[in-house]
Amino acid sequence: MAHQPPDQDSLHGENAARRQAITELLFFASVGDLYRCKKIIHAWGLNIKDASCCDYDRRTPLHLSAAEGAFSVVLWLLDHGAEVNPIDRFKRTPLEDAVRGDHGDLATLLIQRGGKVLDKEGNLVELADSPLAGNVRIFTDYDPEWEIDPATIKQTEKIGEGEFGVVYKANWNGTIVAVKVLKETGAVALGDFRTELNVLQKVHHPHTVQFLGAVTKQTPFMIVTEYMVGGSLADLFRGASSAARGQRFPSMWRSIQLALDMARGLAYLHNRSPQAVIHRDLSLRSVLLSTQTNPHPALPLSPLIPATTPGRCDPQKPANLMIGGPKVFTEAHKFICREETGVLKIADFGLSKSLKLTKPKRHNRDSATNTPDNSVMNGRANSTHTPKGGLGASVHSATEHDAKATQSYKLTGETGSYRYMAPEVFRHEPYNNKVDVYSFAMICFQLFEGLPPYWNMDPIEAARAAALKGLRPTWGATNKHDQVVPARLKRLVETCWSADYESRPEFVEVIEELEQVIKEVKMELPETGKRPTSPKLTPGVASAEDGPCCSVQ
Ligand SMILES: Nc1ncnc2c1ncn2[C@@H]1O[C@H](COP(=O)(O)OP(=O)(O)OP(=O)(O)O)[C@@H](O)[C@H]1O
Repeated sequence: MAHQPPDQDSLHGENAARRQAITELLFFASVGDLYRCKKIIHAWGLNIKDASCCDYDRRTPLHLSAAEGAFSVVLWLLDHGAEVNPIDRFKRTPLEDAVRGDHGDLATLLIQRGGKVLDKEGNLVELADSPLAGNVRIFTDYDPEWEIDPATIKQTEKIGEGEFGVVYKANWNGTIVAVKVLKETGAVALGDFRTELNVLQKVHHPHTVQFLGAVTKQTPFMIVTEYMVGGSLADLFRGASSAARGQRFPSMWRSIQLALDMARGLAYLHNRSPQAVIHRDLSLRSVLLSTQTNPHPALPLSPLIPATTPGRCDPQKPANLMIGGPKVFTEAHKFICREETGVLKIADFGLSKSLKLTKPKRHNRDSATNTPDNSVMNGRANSTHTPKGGLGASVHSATEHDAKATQSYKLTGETGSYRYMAPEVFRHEPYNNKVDVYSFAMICFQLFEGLPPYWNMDPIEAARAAALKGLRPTWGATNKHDQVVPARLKRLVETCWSADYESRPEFVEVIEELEQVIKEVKMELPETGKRPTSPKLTPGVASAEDGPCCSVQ
């Protein structure tokens, strides 16, 4: 369907030829052939800003490309000055066409460029203010059964803020929940939001934050999850270094329990089938606590945990602790039962990567795990996944957003990911799920040592030294809180931050080791200096699975 150059001698004359060129332009715009669109515009000197560049129904190239979901053509037209809200004979704008065509990404793009729709009175209005908003499906993988009516959410107080969202404590039909409200609808923010939504609706585990629903049919977009009273580990550390915030540093036993929770959540994510999840942005801010840990001694202690819930420990009723559990409680047991409760859960999945596993399970030690660890993603290239050696799973190609996220691994400065970032990511080399093992090691260092990794260095400088000079954090004889970090624990953490990612263990192995280590750790009252008489906890007295005192939600 090549165009004919202007022919002055044509029977129809130049005007008719020009009309023919516009018709062709409209056709190529609708089929998304940007190359031919550009050629026609150039050959005929067409001006896409010109109101006459349309058909008899006043349908412009932007209308047709938006209606058919031709993203590159829409983007090019907008970048070259096409009017964003031309109105056709049917009183439709390109945005309305995109919405009716179910092209969520295009609708978002048009909204970003000022796209509007016509209301009944013929006024241009925001899509969110139009009944059409209910038709937008920007979140194509999203199960609409999760949709929440925003009217049922009563925001109470702001509890945190990330790069793209503000997090509120809210009341949703009588339940206290956390609501992340998207601050903007730019492509990157929306990409993170979409990724987080898609991962959250699929992951269900005691150590991943529980998703309750989302608002996606109107702005502001929201994600609703369970409310984690203890906030993030970052909040815990901030609180521990400031008496006024009323928290104190966890005991060694408790820190190992938190590391176990984290490892269990990550083992689940890495071994999910058919789609494993790599978190890729683990830091103190992305792990949340279900209760506040260790109120400061200056503050009144919280009431005892009710004994009525099965599985919860009750110092008053030793037999309830667990079958075969200890009948005599030390001060430390009571303290831990009373104060060191609550689980840790993985959150903040905005940069996560879902990997489809295509090969049979890889056998790892004795346990079969279906992991993406042999699948390597390239931090530089466009969603390149290189299955290595045919041993394990291979990874299907990612979305464009995923590729961008991979390229621009999100860095959130001092409180963000730099200190926890795997060296191969910093060096923009191929990487795999072991980036999470490395970040886990850095978080563990902080948990056990009481200081951020490379605490005396600027975060970027630290990441650079770790990536380029092999620098790693150093342990003290005792930690910041005069606790002794068991040598076995240090060795485990060091293996997890190995320079060679193949040498880093799988999380199932980390769990096995932590379960052994925790058996050798005494329950001690943190920071009080009081050494409880609690003997070493012996296997059989307490299950390694649950610890001597069950972790309660
Ligand atoms: N479910 C929740 N319960 C309690 N507090 C939460 C919850 N989710 C988030 N928060 C708090 O809000 C803060 C901001 O959360 P957000 O998910 O935006 O993550 P972030 O990692 O801080 O930011 P970013 O999105 O830039 O990665 C958290 O650090 C935490 O203190």
